[in-house]
Order: sequence, then structure tokens, then C-alpha cells
Amino acid sequence: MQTQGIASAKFILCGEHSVVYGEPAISFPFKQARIITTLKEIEGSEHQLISDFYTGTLSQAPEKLTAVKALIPHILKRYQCHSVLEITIDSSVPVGRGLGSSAVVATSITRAMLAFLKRPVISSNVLPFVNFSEDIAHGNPSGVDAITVVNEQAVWFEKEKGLQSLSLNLTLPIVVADTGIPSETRASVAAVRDLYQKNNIEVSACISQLGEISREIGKEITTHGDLHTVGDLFNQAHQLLRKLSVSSPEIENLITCALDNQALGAKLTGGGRGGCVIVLCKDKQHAQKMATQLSAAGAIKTWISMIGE
Ligand SMILES: C[C@@](O)(CCO)CC(=O)[O-]
Repeated sequence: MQTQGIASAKFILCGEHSVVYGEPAISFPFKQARIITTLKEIEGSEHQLISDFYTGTLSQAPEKLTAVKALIPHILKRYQCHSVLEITIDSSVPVGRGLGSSAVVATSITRAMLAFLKRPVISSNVLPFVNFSEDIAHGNPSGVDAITVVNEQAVWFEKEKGLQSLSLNLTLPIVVADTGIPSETRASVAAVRDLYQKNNIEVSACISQLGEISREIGKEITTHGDLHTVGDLFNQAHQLLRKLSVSSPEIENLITCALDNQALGAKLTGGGRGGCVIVLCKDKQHAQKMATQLSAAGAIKTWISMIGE
């Protein structure tokens, strides 16, 4: 018997980093990039992993796959299953680009495994396993990536309160552009924590302002708000994230290109220090032109996402 689990990427509209300190974040599923995990039982004594990144026994998988290595036996143990598995991971989600690749792989594996174990593949069963895997991958994540990927819906998230679904009343023409530089969420969260410990007053102020921006963006996008206002808020958020030391020359290069080409606003998304930027455009046509300009400026890949359409 063969089972499959599919999961899509996510991107954070606003609130990355400040969400770790209890402020709200808004994030969306990003269906253009996804992972399909296929499982089957095999003879032998060792689980086998097949992926673009690594193929071989699960126990010998490289350090970058530590969370996957832990997740598979954890789920089997939880359901007292002794099967030996072949796990094939087919991914179009770039790794370490702020698009939630670790939560996506954990979700697709968990879904495939629950189907294999004949358990209901529902969010309440999947989420605890994805959180288990994310804790290993990122240390102490806020949980926004896991909840967005598992629930596959627009999310308003606060660490203490969890998820609230968002109903959009404004279409956001967004270009997601990949700098091509890996973004290490664990390292960027640690860098912000370090700054926070050294300069508590200034960093606390940045974090509260980022929280306020998320609240204002939340209001705009759920009440037929104004795209220009959302764009201004993107720019303000990016300046604050820059102050928190999570931008990079490659991110700044794409942001400059976007603003030079009449973007309404542009910011990094996810952990930063590499990864992707999101650019708010006037309409779909503008987004198409913008994608071409960002590619010419060095983005290794771009996607157009008409959020809320
Ligand atoms: C940078 C961060 O805010 C988002 C990473 O996608 C980390 C987290 O929320 O755990």
C-alpha cells in the first residue's frame, strides 16, 4: 500500500519576528510551491529516504534533516507501528527562503503517515506533530508557520491566542521574489533575541510598532481598505525589520528595484537575512512587469499571488 501527503508553502504578510514576542502576524498559504510525500512499507530494517536533497537510510540523513529524522520514528512510536518505510519527498518549495519549507515537509510527511496508519488526516491530528518537528528545526518558533501550513487558510496569529481565520475584502497583487540566499530562521531569531538583550528599550519599541502595523494591515485588508495604505505599512515594517538586523544586501537590492518600479510597498518575508521579499503592486499587470524587473535585478525566482481574489 502507498499513501501520499501534500502540503503547500506559506508566506508571512507582516509580523515576522515580532510574533515571537507575542505580537500578531498575518500569513497566507502559498499554493504555488508544495511538497508531496509518498510512503510505502518495505522489507529490511532501516527506513529509506528519497529526495533531491538526500537519498539513503533515514538514520544517516544529514544534519539539515534532523527534524525529519526525528519526526518519522516519533509518529510510528506514537501509534505503536513497527513498519519499515520508504519515504519519497518531491518538493517545489525552496529550502530556507522564508516560505516555511520545514513546516511544509513536516506537514506532508505527517499527512502521508496518518493515511498510512489509517488515522484521520485532520488538522488537530497533524498540528502537534508539525509543532514537534518545528521545535527541533527552529528551537522555539512562534508556531505561525506550522498553523498556516496545516490549516491552509489566511491566518491572524498570536502566540498566546493561536489562530483566527481572516476574511479578506481587498485583493492584494503580490510578487514573491527569491533572493537565492538561504535564510536561517533559527539564526535570525537568535540575532533579534541578542539585540533585544543588549538594547531592550529600542528593540521593544520596534517590536510594538511591528505589532501595531500588523493590526493596521489587518484592518485594511478585512474592511475594503486602501492598497496604498497597505503599501506604506509594508515599507514601515521593512524599515523596522532592517533595524532588527534581519535584512541583507540582496534583500535591499530587490526592495530598491521594487520601489524604483512604482511598487506600493515592499518588505522581506519570514526570517530574513536572505530568503524572499514580497512586493505589493497596483494590479496583476503591474505585478507581471514587476516580476520581470525583479528577475533582471537578480531574483532567482518570482511568483505572482493575487491574495484574496
Ligand atoms: C521569523 C519568524 O517570526 C517567522 C519565520 O517564518 C519566526 C517564528 O515566528 O517562529
